[in-house]
Amino acid sequence: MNFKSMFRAIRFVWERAKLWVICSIIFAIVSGLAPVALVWVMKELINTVAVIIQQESADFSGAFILLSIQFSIMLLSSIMDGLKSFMDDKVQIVLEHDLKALSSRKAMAAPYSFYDIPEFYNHLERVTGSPGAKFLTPLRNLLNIGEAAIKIVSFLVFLFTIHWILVVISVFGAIPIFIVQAIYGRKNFWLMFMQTPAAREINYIEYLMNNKQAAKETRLFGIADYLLGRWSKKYQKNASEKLALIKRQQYAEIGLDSLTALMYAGAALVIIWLIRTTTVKIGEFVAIGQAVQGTQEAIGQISNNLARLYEDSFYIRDYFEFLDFEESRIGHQSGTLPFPAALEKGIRFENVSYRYPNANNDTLDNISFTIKQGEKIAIVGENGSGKTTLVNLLFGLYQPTKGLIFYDGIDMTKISEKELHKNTTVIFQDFIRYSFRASENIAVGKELDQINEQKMKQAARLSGADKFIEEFEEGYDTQLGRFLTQGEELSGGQWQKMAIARALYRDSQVIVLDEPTASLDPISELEIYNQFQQITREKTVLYISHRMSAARFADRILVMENGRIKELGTHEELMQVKGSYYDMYNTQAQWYQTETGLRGSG
Ligand SMILES: Nc1ncnc2c1ncn2[C@@H]1O[C@H](COP(=O)(O)OP(=O)(O)OP(=O)(O)O)[C@@H](O)[C@H]1O
Repeated sequence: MNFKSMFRAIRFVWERAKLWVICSIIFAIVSGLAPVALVWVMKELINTVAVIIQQESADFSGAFILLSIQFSIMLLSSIMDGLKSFMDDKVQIVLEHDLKALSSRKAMAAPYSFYDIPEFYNHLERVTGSPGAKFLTPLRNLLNIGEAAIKIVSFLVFLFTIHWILVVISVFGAIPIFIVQAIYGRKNFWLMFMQTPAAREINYIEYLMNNKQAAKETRLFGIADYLLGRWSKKYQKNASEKLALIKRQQYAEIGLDSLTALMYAGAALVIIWLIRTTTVKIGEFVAIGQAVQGTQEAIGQISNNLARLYEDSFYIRDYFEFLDFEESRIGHQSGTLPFPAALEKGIRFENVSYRYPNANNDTLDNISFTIKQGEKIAIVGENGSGKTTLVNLLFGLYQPTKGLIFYDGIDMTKISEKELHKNTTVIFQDFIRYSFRASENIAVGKELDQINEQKMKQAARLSGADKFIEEFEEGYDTQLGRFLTQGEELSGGQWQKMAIARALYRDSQVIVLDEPTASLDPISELEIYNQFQQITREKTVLYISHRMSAARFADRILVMENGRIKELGTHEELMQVKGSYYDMYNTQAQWYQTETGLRGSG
């Protein structure tokens, strides 16, 4: 059992729902005492009625009082059940909100590199879903155990007043049930744990089968059957493992039920013997049977709840483990210094290497170079040469495994993460298409009333997004994308312009464009680069591109090969060197010429 996590969970709930905790404890005590009270009332009632029948007495007042007490207890129990269920629902909503907020905050704040650790990802998968219910269940289990304990003690006291042997029968009959349920609780949890990677794959395939972006490829590549088949295989494997466990558990429980039946028979024999040897009345006779059964049920309730508590409390441990996921495992941007108000010297990489978690080789190998303030650097190189990894290091998304990066001579790790992200901007290849309004897409992260409209429109103008936004009836208030509502869908290039406007709105000192023009037509691409030169005159810009024509716009070109810097210099310098850049440039130039030639001859 995870006592530490359970205590933490109780504290967590106590901080948010004190009234629920207090009322639940009171309800548990009252519900625990109610059954014995009912048994006692029933015993008295039967004896009273027996007297009325035997003596043909007309005094019903005793019976009436007892019936009223019975009615009151039953009414109270029913009211309490209703209240309990309402309060549980309410506290579950509160917990759901706070737990989701905490885990989402954690997921968003965790170093980006954590997403390369499957363990982290699996954990994230396990704690999402409906945490409120999963968190509340173990606490409910605890309360049920408390309630059952009160029932047992009160029944045992009641039985003990009649004969101690009844106590022994009641207690020993339930021990095997307790053990079996605890074993299966543990097995159920481990099965769920082992199945998490497969469950992730199932979810992922479900996502592919139902997602708009994937819908094109599933149709055109004809992979619907393949996806469905793969999903079904995994699904059935998980389901059959689960069913096999349930089957074994059911067999064990059938065996236990037989044992319980034997115990009942034993108790019945004792009762008969007691009737013969003592002066037990008919009321006691019925009450003993009820009390023995009630005790057995309450012990079953404890073992059941303990087993479930064991199973469910792992969720709580998992949840807190996720919250505590060691931030220092791979390194975290934990500095506190401000970013230089205006970069002067620029950015320096000093012997920087980077290796992905669980990888065997360094993706970046001993990189050293300087980017001057205001310089425009194009990073070129083959697929997989390490360009994106390099810029991810620049933003602190990854921490170098060796070496240091300096902004104006300040070790980057000493700069606060918030400051770093405020002063650096990137437009990724796979930027997000927010299903928000056009204005919010540009000023993302700002509430509507916080948006600087003039700045936002200027960013749209500079990126060229203004042309199509202003054509929409609702202009900058237009909802984009079709994910949430019937918004306006944009073309790939138009979305790209939105992403560029977003980067310009942020007004950072350092801007990185990770192939942002890949879906733009050549004219738009040219426009963007020309404009970028002008609007980013004061800024330090790095852009990753596979198009050498775009690289020409840069002050210097950095050629990456196998995680190393192969060449670094101006277009003219590199053309003179006649190395990799020269080859790449000429190959692409030939391509264009051939194309022009073909068009000319055609
Ligand atoms: N999350 C990751 N985990 C492990 N290895 C990775 C990860 N991301 C990238 N790599 C590896 O690092 C190498 C460099 O990848 P990177 O994305 O930096 O290359 P790139 O030059 O930007 O490529 P491209 O031109 O295709 O975008 C590749 O060999 C890739 O397999």
